[in-house]
Amino acid sequence: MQIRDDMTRDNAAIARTLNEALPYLTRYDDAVVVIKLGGHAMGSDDGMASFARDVVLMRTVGINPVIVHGGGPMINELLARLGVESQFVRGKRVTDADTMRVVEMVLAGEVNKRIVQAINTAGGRAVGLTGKDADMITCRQTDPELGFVGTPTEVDPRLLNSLFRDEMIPVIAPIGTGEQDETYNINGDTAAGAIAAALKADRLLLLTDVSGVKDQSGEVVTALTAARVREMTAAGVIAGGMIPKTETALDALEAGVRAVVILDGRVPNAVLLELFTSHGAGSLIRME
Ligand SMILES: Nc1ncnc2c1ncn2[C@@H]1O[C@H](COP(=O)(O)OP(=O)(O)O)[C@@H](O)[C@H]1O
Ligand SMILES: CC(=O)N[C@@H](CCC(=O)OP(=O)(O)O)C(=O)O
Repeated sequence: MQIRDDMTRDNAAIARTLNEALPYLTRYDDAVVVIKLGGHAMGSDDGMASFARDVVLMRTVGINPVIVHGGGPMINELLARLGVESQFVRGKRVTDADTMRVVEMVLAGEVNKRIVQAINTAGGRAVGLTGKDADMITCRQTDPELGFVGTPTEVDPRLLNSLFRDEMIPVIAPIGTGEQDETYNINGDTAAGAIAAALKADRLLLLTDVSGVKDQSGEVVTALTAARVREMTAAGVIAGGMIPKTETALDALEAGVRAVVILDGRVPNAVLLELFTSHGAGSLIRME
C-alpha cells in the first residue's frame, strides 16, 4: 500500500511538472539553443546518458539544439601517455603541429563520437562534425606564441540550418581551418560563442563545473547584465577560467544572441531545469 501511495505521489509530481513546463515549452518552440559541454562537465557514462536524454527531449519539443564540446582533460590524458606535458597560456593550450594532431584525434575521434553515440542511444539523430565540415569555421591565428590556436573569423551556418530542417542534432568539435588550409585548435567556449552568434541563437548555455558566476562573498548571481560582468571582472571577482566564459558571453550578446547562461553541467538535468522551470539554474547574462 505504501509503495502504491509513493508511486501515485511520484506520478502526480511528474504530471504537475509537465503542466508547469507548458509556458516554457511554448516559448522555446523552434528556438536555437547552443550548449557548450566542457570536458569537466562530461562526467560518467550515466551523466552522459542523462545529458543525451535532455537533448533529445529538447529536440522532441521543437527546439533546435546544437552541442559544441570541449575535452581538455581527455587531450591532457593522451598527451601525458605520449610523454608530452600540456602547457597553457591565458587558459589556451600551446599547440604545435604534433599537439594539433593529438587534439584533432581526441576531440573529433573520441569525444565527439562518445556524445553522438549517447544522443543516438537516447533516440535522437546526432551528426558529429568539426568546424572543418562544409568549411563551417574559418580561423586566424590567435597569437604566434600559442602556435596553432585559432580565433574564428567567419562561421557559415548553412550546414547547421540544413540539419535543423531534418531534425538532426549537430555535435561540433572546436576545430577550424585557416586561410592557408592550416588546422586550428579553438577554445571550446570561444567556438560555442561564435556558432551561437552566427545562428543568432536564443540561448547559449555554457556548462561547467561551478554553479554559476559568484560574487565577492561566493554567492551565485542568478541574473547579470553585461555592465555588471564588466564591473566584476575589473574588480577581480571574475577571474581565471571564468574570464573566457564571460568574455564569450559578452561577445555573443553583442552579436545578437538573446541570453547566455553559465551553469553547472554536473547537476542532473541542468539543461531542462534551466529551460523549462521558473527557477532556472546558474547565472543568466543579458545585455540590459
Ligand atoms: N566569479 C567567479 N565565479 C565562479 N567561478 C569563478 C569565478 N572566478 C573564477 N572562477 C573559476 O572559474 C572556473 C571555471 O572555469 P574552468 O575551470 O576553465 O571551466 P571549464 O573547465 O568548465 O571550461 C571555476 O572552477 C572557478 O575556479
Ligand atoms: C585552444 C584550446 O585551449 N583548446 C582546447 C579545446 C578543448 C576545450 O576547450 O576543452 P574544455 O572545454 O574541456 O576546456 C584545448 O586544447 O584544451
